[in-house]
Amino acid sequence: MIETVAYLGPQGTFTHEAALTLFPEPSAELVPYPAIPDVLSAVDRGVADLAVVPVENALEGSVNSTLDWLVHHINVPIIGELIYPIAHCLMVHPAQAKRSKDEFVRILSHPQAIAQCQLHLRKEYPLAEVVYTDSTAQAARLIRDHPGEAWAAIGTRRAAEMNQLYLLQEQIQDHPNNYTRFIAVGKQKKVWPFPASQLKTSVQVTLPSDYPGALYQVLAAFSWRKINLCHIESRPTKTGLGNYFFLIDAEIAEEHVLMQGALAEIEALGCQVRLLGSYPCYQKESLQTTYKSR
Ligand SMILES: O=C(O)C(=O)C[C@]1(C(=O)O)C=C[C@@H](O)C=C1
Repeated sequence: MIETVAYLGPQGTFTHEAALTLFPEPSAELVPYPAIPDVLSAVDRGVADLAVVPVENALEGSVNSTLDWLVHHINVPIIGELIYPIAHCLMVHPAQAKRSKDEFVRILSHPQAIAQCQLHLRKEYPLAEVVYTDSTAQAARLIRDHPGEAWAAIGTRRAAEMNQLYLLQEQIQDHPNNYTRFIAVGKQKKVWPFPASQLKTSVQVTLPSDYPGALYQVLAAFSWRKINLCHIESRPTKTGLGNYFFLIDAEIAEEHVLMQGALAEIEALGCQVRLLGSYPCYQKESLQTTYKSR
């Protein structure tokens, strides 16, 4: 059966590349959506079987719209994770390729991509106006559609090729170790044909309001069981100023007896615990040894 996979499009985004890696065509049908809430809602409404969205970048941190939509608006578990290398390219229309750097008046891209290249932009294009787009591939399309403008876009090499743009520069991200963590969500668990680098469980924990030291006790429940936490973050409950819940990622499967014990102990403290998913994690590099790069 062909699975329908929603992703942040259009074609040529980093999310498209991540989705192709996790769900290769033709066994999956990849469907682009213009914004993260649309992607996640598609799977929640049953219009798509699965969805792929960015959740964290090594340079810029969490993607808040993913976290908030996942927690507040849908009820679909995380079923997999992919850590994908992010190499940003600067691309222009071929008609503009002979211009010198200081002639480019606009740099277009997704805010995350602009933020990941901000040192480069300040140094090389200090006078250019930055224009935010819904995705990096959207920026590439705008360049394609405006051949007469001295504009440049930041995005994937794939987007440059798809739109027949000229690559001015590659690897313009401010730090070489630029990775984004993508998650796949879906109502059915998925068995991938490649080995996972680890298993993770993500939980949302809301502390009782009148319990001094509650967070310390929550962390202790993991700590004395030697459960490694790889991510912890607070996000607003949206019920009032100062009201937060915690998102915790643990390097263990949900079914593991130690995790079951930790979750029961946290609930016994009076915390609300919601399981967001227990899933395998993959790295793009280690998948390349199993599958040919696409
Ligand atoms: O615009 C894209 O190409 C995306 O896939 C979005 C996105 C993000 O939101 O983090 C994905 C990976 C990179 O970190 C930059 C942008």
